[in-house]
Amino acid sequence: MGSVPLLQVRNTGIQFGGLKAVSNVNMEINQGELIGLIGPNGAGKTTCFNLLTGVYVPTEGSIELDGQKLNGLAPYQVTRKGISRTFQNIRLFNELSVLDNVKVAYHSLAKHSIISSILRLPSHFSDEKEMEEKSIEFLKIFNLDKYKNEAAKNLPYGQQRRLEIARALAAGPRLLLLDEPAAGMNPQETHELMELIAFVRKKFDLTILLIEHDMNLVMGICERIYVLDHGQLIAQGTPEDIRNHPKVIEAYLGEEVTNAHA
Ligand SMILES: Nc1ncnc2c1ncn2[C@@H]1O[C@H](COP(=O)(O)OP(=O)(O)OP(=O)(O)O)[C@@H](O)[C@H]1O
Repeated sequence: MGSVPLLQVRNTGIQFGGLKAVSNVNMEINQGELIGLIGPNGAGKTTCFNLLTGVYVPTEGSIELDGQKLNGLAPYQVTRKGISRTFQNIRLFNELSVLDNVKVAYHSLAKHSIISSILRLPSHFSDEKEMEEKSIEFLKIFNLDKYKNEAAKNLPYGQQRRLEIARALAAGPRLLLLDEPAAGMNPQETHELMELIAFVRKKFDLTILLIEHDMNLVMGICERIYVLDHGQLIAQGTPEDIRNHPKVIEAYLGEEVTNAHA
């Protein structure tokens, strides 16, 4: 673990017109941690991800990755700095093959120029071949390699979610943001996904921040949890701290959190 946290968020937020969607958020996430971000509907969780990934520019505070400021960078620049994400509503290229959906991640990072790509120079071909081999490796991890030529839209829902994670990983992030990765999955799929997340975290030495509504899941795998309500952080701590935190129980009206088991 380095002396600087991998992700340092200081007093960050964003205002839309008169609405402070997220305000005064502070987070410190160290290399290798698996952290949960929870909160009731509309609390500001996805907005936080949009701030971290350059989709929104913060109107207050700062965001640093490994000591480098990210404020004002475009999403593709943030990806190059080492943050990639998945979306609450799956965003795949439906008509493209499963393989091409992963290869797209490399194209955004590729060193070869557009000219060499258009002219199909040898450097383009060697990069292309390498991309294909690496993409297939990622598909294998997610057990999707057998569908590599299938259009993404033809995959069952749970596998589309896994493909999105494979694509996010192909960009080589240091910090992976997962927005409700288990949404719409059945318990068996959810269980398998959690094992996969634990596996890829170790294999790629990843730091992970995940938004999830399934409390059993969050409490079961996250080391620490941040809780948002009405755009503000109301609590942070271990799953045990969070489960018993009065403000969290109040925010959820006591239901989900007190019923959760680690
Ligand atoms: N571009 C925008 N313009 C105006 N308001 C926005 C914008 N983006 C988000 N908001 C508002 O910010 C608040 C937080 O929304 P956000 O989607 O981040 O919540 P969430 O915690 O992810 O909710 P859910 O769990 O339902 O996905 C909401 O009130 C939302 O309407």
